[in-house]
Amino acid sequence: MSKTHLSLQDKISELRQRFIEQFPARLTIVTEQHQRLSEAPIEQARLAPELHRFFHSVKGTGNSLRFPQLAALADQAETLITQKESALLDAEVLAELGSLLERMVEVHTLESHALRLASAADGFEPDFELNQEQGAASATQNPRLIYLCDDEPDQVAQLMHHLRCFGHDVVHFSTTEAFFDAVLMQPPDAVIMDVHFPQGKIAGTETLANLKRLTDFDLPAIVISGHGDFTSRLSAVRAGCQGYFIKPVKPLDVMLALDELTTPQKEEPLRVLLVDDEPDVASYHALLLEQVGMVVKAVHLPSEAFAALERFSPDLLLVDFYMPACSGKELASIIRQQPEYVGLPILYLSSETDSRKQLSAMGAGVEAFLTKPVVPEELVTTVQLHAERLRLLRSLMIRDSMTGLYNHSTTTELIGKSLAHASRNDEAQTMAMIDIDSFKEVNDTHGHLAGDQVIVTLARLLQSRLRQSDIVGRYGGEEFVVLLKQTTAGQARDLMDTLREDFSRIDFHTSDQCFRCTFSVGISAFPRHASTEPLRLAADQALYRAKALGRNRVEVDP
Ligand SMILES: Nc1nc2c(ncn2[C@@H]2O[C@H](COP(=O)(O)OP(=O)(O)OP(=O)(O)O)[C@@H](O)[C@H]2O)c(=O)[nH]1
Repeated sequence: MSKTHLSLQDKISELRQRFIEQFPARLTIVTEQHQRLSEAPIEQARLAPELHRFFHSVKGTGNSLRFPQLAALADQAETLITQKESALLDAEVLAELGSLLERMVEVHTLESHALRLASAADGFEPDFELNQEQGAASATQNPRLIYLCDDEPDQVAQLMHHLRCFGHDVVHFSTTEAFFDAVLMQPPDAVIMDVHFPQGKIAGTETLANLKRLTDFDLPAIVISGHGDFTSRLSAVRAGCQGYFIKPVKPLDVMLALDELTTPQKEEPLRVLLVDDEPDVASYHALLLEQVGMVVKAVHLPSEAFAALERFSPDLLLVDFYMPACSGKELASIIRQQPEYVGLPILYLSSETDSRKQLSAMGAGVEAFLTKPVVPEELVTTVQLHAERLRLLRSLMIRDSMTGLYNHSTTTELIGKSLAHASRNDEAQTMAMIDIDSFKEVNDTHGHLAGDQVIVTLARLLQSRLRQSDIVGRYGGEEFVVLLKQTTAGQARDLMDTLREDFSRIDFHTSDQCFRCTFSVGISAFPRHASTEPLRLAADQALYRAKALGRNRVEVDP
């Protein structure tokens, strides 16, 4: 059993423990209220809703935290009260409520005894397993260590050259034995493997399959092979390889595939805002979502949801359906009336099982109705599906579809925010405007598709070599802008110069030709230029100078 799983159990046990410990005090209050009500029916208007709230709360929390007997008694009590909705709670009903309260005392004693025994014998076992990998962020950082195992010198030289252009550390092996031993000593970030070796026709993929069987290393692997036969391909799939390229390979194709496999996902964890008037139930649901890497903020009053929406900026809202101050449906309607939250996924969580009431509640434009006690996987999967869809829609709006970089307007917005932050923290930042040289000629000579390949390659190079915290955007056709955080103009010049040199050594292939490209860069610094527009203008002028001075160079704003 994993450590994380144990800690989930521990946390759930804590919630159950707390509920049981606090229950006698709550029971005392409600018993007194019941007593007063029996003696002074005039108190009906004030006390009946209090009783209702208590039973509703015990029903919900009892179900979620797996105290089914307490939940069932509370359910019976709530039904008795709601049946009398408009009328007074008469003596008969009050007597029944009294006996339900007494049975709750007994059940509580039993539950608390059982809990003590269970905690002595290793605590509460949740009857579910959550996939701990969901939502987990990759921590791989540049440069990546790549193992290349191939015994054909020409192909090796070409691939090594391109891998180094992308800033990777490459180690070459000409035998599978040497490769195998090296992986055991230090596993790489990714592997490029030939299939056919003197030891056997599929010796390369067999080596990968053996490693997979014997170790728990996660080895992203790409195959390069002179053979595209079924047996070779099947052996690659069985060894878990994610790409198969026939020799002579175009190095750039292999590079881009490899880059895709090893580029850390910049995905931020999903953010969920939970509105539930029951703190224990909210904590329980938050726990389930946090276990798969989501960030959860819980508020207990519907009126607090507004401020939290603005400050927390969630990807999804999870709302309890029945709350004292206002219903989930009312809250959803209020939120939907605001244009900025029209697309925000809203899910109800409720013990309401009447499908007609559920359907009517959906009228407020919510995505789904989850019934308490919710099955943990159902909660996690439903939240994930809806929140990720919003993420995808947002991403389409803010990213350039060809390169996946931020588009012009998002780049400008992010740069503005970053400069404001830098200004508050007295931090140096640098802007670099990058423009591919003589790009019209590239298109005219090699075709528009080849031009696209150059743009995508430069985007990948920038993404893979710059830090996650830097802002990289496609500003226009063949123009890119980069904002480097905590970087001086001198540091930016050195970095851009290295990238410029590496890019100029990449071979681009069309069906019959091989060509290379260069780019020019203009650099300007913050706080010398105090806001986005002056900073951009200064970088643009430096870029203009780089072009005028012959291209393929980096110029810094003086
Ligand atoms: N293939 C391709 N070409 C594009 C894209 N966007 C813009 N272009 C082309 O990029 C070229 C840019 O040309 P210019 O800005 O004149 O650059 P240049 O004069 O060739 O080169 P410099 O003077 O060095 O900047 C134009 O021919 C555009 O059609 C794109 O997404 N794909």
